[in-house]
Amino acid sequence: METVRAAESALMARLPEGTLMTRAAAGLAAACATLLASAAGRPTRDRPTRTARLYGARVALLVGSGDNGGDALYAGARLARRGAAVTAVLLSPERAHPAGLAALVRVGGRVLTPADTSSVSSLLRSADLVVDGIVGIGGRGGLRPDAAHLAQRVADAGAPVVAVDLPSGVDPDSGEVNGPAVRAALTVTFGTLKPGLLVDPARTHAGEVHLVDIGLTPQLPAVPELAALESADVAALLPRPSAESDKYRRGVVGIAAGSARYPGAAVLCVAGALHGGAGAVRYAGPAGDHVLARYPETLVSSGSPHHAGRVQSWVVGPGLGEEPAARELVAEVLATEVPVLVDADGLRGLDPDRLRTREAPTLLTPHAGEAAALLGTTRERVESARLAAVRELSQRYGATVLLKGSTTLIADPDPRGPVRANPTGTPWLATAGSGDVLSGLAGSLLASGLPALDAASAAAHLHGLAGSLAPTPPSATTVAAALPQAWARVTGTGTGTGTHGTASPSPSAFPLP
Ligand SMILES: NC(=O)C1=CN([C@@H]2O[C@H](COP(=O)(O)OP(=O)(O)OC[C@H]3O[C@@H](n4cnc5c(N)ncnc54)[C@H](O)[C@@H]3O)[C@@H](O)[C@H]2O)[C@@H](O)CC1
Ligand SMILES: Nc1ncnc2c1ncn2[C@@H]1O[C@H](COP(=O)(O)OP(=O)(O)O)[C@@H](O)[C@H]1O
Ligand SMILES: [K+]
Repeated sequence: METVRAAESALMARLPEGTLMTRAAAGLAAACATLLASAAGRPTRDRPTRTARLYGARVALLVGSGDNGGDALYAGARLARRGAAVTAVLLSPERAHPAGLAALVRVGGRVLTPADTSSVSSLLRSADLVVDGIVGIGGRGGLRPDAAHLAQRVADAGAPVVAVDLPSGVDPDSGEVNGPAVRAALTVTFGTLKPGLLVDPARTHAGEVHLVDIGLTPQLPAVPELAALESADVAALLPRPSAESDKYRRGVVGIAAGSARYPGAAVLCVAGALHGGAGAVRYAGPAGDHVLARYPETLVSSGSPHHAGRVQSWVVGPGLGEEPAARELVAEVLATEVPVLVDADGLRGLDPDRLRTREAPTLLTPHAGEAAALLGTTRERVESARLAAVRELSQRYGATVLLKGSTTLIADPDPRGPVRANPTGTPWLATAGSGDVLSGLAGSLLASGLPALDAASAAAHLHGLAGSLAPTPPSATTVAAALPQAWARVTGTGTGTGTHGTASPSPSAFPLP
């Protein structure tokens, strides 16, 4: 968050005092008003009918001792001026933002402290909206006990929460959550999206995220720490055959996957590859009959990858099983001079020094368990610190790494570039074999010439969309079958796509600090 603070300071120095907070509070109040109007209030015992407007709505503000609480107080004053009944709960009454508090009190806002136990309880029970201004980017470590207790009381009461800048208790830089944290329906954040808002577990706490422009963008660094490609960016990356194309020029992807025990992994990996834009898919391995039965367009051979014919990329790993032959196969593929994607069983026992000597790109696609094994740590540690884990893996192995899971992150070994967070997807993708589809797809994009970072980002984007477009509940097979629809969505050639028409010539990263 140092970059945000520096940008804020630079901007504040040029503006009249309080300008940024006024802008932030105005955006926050507007978002609260919209939410109140759409949620139509909560029915309660003493008020059984729903109120569909701001006037008369009951709003509780949770106010910490920093500027995050100041935003909440000023926004509360704006809501009170428009007829809401606003009550602030001050965690440290003597340190609450003085001008914000004065503004609220001036328009009739009420004030409580957590010590007013029964009043706070009935406030939270009857509130139509709770505004969480406990702590923002100034938060360090897990919530302090008094704040944690208040967050728990809010959760118990069940009112919808709007978080100011960040849900209190989540780490703004990493998305880590240590101990209790507020769970919001909506997070209104200022100036720039904080990395924590895009990375689980914090992302789940944030709910929907609304970005308010406070004029910070020109002050932010050109290269953000975290970036997300939008559909238009992905559309610009996807290969399109030209009049002069033939299947070889479009790129051939080789798949070394599957085994007698797991032939399905080969079929699914090929399914992903066939929908990735390469001109042809070669399969090398023992599951050729299964592959051909499902996809007769595949070029199948049963020998080793060396004898499969020329390819522009290899995918190795899905369904190889644990036998030592798997390691030999990975070594053979890594010895080629084309980009290589290593997934699943291929990731076991990878040698970082071997990968570092490769000149062509290597892309690793572990889930959290595989990443933990590669890093010598636990799955829990990886899941609680995804950003750190994906950076560490790409550095240590000198490879591009796509870390799968509830948030998919992609890191390049160059530490100066941003990590990319994939914005698409659904927990329904946690279904056996869907990772095999993803690796085939990404391998296909590598074969068509995309750099590893872009191939991985575009594949994750399409795969996530396909997971949402496939009939519920999706299986790996139906995710693969929905990939053409995902392409259509992204490129704007499908029906009812709305927002994806204009492809920019180069990926414009969504800047994050
Ligand atoms: N600096 C600026 O230009 C702007 C800042 N804004 C707001 O100001 C916030 C940052 O304000 P501050 O720097 O005052 O910091 P915060 O208000 O985010 O947090 C600092 C306060 O929280 C307490 N605190 C820290 N860690 C805690 C923990 N673990 N548990 C409980 N309490 C904890 C500290 O004692 C301190 O009083 C932003 O998140 C945003 O909401 C906005 O008004 C926009 C403009
Ligand atoms: N909770 C989740 N939310 C969204 N996507 C998920 C979640 N869990 C897993 N996924 C996605 O599902 C796919 C599962 O891949 P993987 O773990 O390799 O499974 P398999 O080995 O069975 O193919 C990945 O793309 C991953 O990102
Ligand atoms: K907050």
